Amino acid sequence: MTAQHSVRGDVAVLVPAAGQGVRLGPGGPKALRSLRGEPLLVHAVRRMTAAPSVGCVVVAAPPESVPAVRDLLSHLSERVEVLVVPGGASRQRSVAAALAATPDRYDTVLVHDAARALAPPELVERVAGAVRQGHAAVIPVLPVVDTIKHVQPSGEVMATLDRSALRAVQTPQGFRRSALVEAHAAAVDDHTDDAGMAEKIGVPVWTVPGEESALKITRPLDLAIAELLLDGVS
Ligand SMILES: Nc1ccn([C@@H]2O[C@H](COP(=O)(O)OP(=O)(O)OP(=O)(O)O)[C@@H](O)[C@H]2O)c(=O)n1
Ligand SMILES: C[C@](O)(CO)[C@H](O)COP(=O)(O)O
Repeated sequence: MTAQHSVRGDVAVLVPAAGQGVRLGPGGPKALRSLRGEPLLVHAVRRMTAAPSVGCVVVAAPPESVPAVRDLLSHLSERVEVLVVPGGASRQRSVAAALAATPDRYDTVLVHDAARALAPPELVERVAGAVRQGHAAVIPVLPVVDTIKHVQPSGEVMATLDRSALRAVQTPQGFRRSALVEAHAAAVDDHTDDAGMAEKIGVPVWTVPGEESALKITRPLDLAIAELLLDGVS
């Protein structure tokens, strides 16, 4: 290992990975489902540890799988510290558990869904870079490609939204640690989006360009698309 490779980064990445993956269908917790022969979680954490800024990854795993997940991830990186904690009953609780276990020395904290298994290390660097430049909360976003309508429960269309002002949000999302801690402390409902929680307490949220490859593997078609991406078809 060269001297450069032994330098530990100053960014911690929290990886909520304790969800069941109901929308993906039967087959066990989603983060442990196979994508071309390796669990989604291994793909995700490998890409996080490949980002030079990252010094620590804290995974919130399904509680019954914590020892197995520690084994799975133990050989991924010599440079990056990988910790595994039991996740909670919701994504928010899983992120909170990982945040509580994050060593104090990390002032920049990213949150990244295990379900976005193919998010590239370059995206980690882009988000972390914007936090370093002074933004307290940073999200990667993509333009919306569909026409978006506001629809009533009855099925009636209320309005057509101005697509040019809309963005689809991805992870990793980056935070000054104090902003993320305060956002979680203030949250009363269960949220699935950490930047949304930060917004609620008045933290300005900045955007950087996202990546198509950081798609969230939610339904069976997403898994098939991720396999094609891994095969180099894009
Ligand atoms: N109790 C939970 C629920 C979700 N997650 C994680 O949050 C991320 C985003 O959630 P999503 O992709 O919606 O996963 P699931 O909640 O597992 O999906 P579903 O709603 O289909 O069950 C995933 O990496 C998931 O493992 C978590 O750590 N703890
Ligand atoms: C954080 C997130 O991935 C941004 O798109 C998303 O909000 C997670 O939401 P989900 O309800 O867990 O799919």
